[in-house]
Amino acid sequence: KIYEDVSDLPGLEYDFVIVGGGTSGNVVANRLTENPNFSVLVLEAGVSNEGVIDSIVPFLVEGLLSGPNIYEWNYTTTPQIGLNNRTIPYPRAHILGGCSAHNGMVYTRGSADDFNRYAALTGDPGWSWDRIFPYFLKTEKWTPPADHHDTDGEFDPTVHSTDGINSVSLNGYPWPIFDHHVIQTTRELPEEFPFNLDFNSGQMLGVGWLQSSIGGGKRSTSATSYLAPKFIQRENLHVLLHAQVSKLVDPNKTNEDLTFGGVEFLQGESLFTAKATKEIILSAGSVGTPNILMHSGIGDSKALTALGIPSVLDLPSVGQNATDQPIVSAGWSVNSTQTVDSITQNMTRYDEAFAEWNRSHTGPFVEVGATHIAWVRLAADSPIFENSTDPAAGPDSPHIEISMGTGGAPNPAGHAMAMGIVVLNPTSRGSVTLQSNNPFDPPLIDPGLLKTDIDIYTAREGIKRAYRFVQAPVWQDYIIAPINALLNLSTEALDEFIRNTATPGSHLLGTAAMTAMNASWGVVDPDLLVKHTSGIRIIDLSIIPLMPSAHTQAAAYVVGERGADLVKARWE
Ligand SMILES: Cc1cc2nc3c(=O)[nH]c(=O)nc-3n(C[C@H](O)[C@H](O)[C@H](O)COP(=O)(O)OP(=O)(O)OC[C@H]3O[C@@H](n4cnc5c(N)ncnc54)[C@H](O)[C@@H]3O)c2cc1C
Repeated sequence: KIYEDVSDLPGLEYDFVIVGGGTSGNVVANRLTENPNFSVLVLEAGVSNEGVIDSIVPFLVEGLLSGPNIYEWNYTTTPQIGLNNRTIPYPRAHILGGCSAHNGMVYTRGSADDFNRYAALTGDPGWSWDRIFPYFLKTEKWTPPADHHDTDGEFDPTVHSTDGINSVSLNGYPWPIFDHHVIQTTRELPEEFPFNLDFNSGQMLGVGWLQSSIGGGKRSTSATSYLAPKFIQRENLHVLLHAQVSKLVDPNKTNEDLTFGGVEFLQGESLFTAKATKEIILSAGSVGTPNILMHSGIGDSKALTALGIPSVLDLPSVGQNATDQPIVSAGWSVNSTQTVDSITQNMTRYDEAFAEWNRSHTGPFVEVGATHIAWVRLAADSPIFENSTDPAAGPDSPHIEISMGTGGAPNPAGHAMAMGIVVLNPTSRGSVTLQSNNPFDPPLIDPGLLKTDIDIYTAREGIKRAYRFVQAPVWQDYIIAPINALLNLSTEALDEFIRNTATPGSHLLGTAAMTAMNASWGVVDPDLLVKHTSGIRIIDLSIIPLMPSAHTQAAAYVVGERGADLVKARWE
């Protein structure tokens, strides 16, 4: 059941208390309550997702991300050295479903190399691609696109599952000219941009059709799927909204291990404590989880003491190693009206499209306007490798993502197409730290973008590759001109463009990194237990130690699935 008021809860003691009803947290809540003997309380700071139209309608997602609003934590980054000291809004969802309820819905799993690298780094083969792959199938419910078009040749059914929980589909609204030109490019430039039937197979390189967490024309989130009515009616599952956790309380050091008596949270003006008889599970995300740990006295003891927070466990990696992917955009004005701007800049078409969505959950509002992704590698003989190590997880992993579509280009004068160029494996690192000892003050978020030579080099190369893509003959009569003529710029000027315009991908991870038990850094062990503690686990994206070459929600779902299995293995 979902509760808005703490006084309606049946009590404040449960087997498991999960902090954060976000992407991973709701997966854990669902899987643990499959066992009728386990009672679970989820504490979510944010609001209900019920009826939030900007979250439900894929095309309207920007409504949740522009400007301060109640569905957001409304964070801002620290000044970013690599972005010419700009500070940038840093979206984090404050709504049941977490970031799965306001993200871009792109569904990408990462490469087999990525997960095999996690297994090597942790010494736990359970994190390898082959062992995680069944979890991708367990979480995913492959769904026909909203327009029910023939999807033959657009994906590989053998790497998907129709039996899972969270809907994933191909685009449900066609952009025939643009779609044709992208696929034709893979024929005209097959060496550089080969067609990839399904980049979610573990082998990502090439150009493939976009897959999204959308089902029946509506966004699928961890709340709409894992907390769907048939699950939320379980008697042992309790979700409390408007409950912001401040810290873990009543620390107790017995022998080697540290335990906590409960979780303190604020609702309205009052503080309450929820107790977990088996485990406290932190699923508050890559910002929320380290924030709570540090306010509980777990972190760099010197930094905590300086803020007047009593240190209970010196774990300096908490909040460090923060990693995010920078994105730069390139746009071209085009000789076509089959573009997203033809809808957004024409109120009549916009209203018609919205009406169509309301009628039948079809039409342009069933997606966001991106259609394909190209995954490419830096050339093996790139000069940057003389001084920098290759950051990709392996030889089959991409360094650069180029996502493309007719949406997202800033071209008020006419019609346009756009590409989002992503540095997939950044080597720059940032942090999540505290500005005060008040748990309700926002933390300092430093995604640490574009601080290293190889990161800015990769962004530059990504732009060049995007321009190479549209040099395929098929684009000749379609493209009028680049919106910013980036290829004419000197290296210095191109760097300036990147530093002045790049934005964070909002894929932050690594702030409570999982490493081998005896590693010199890290926060959790490969079973996701906080090192040197007992009864506290972290199950969210913050545990992923290195960026996968992907958008990150699919990883958050499988972390939830495997994390839940690890908990069950301990207590069943
Ligand atoms: C704007 C944006 C666009 C994105 N686009 C994509 C995309 O297109 N594709 C993709 O794969 N990934 C995308 N991502 C990334 C992806 O959505 C996230 O990596 C993933 O959802 C993170 O899951 P999580 O469970 O770790 O955290 P979250 O989903 O953020 O869940 C954390 C939950 O904990 C709650 N919480 C935090 N602190 C507290 C507290 N103190 N007390 C109680 N509750 C608390 C939060 O309110 C939230 O509900 C995007 C992210 C953003 C922000």
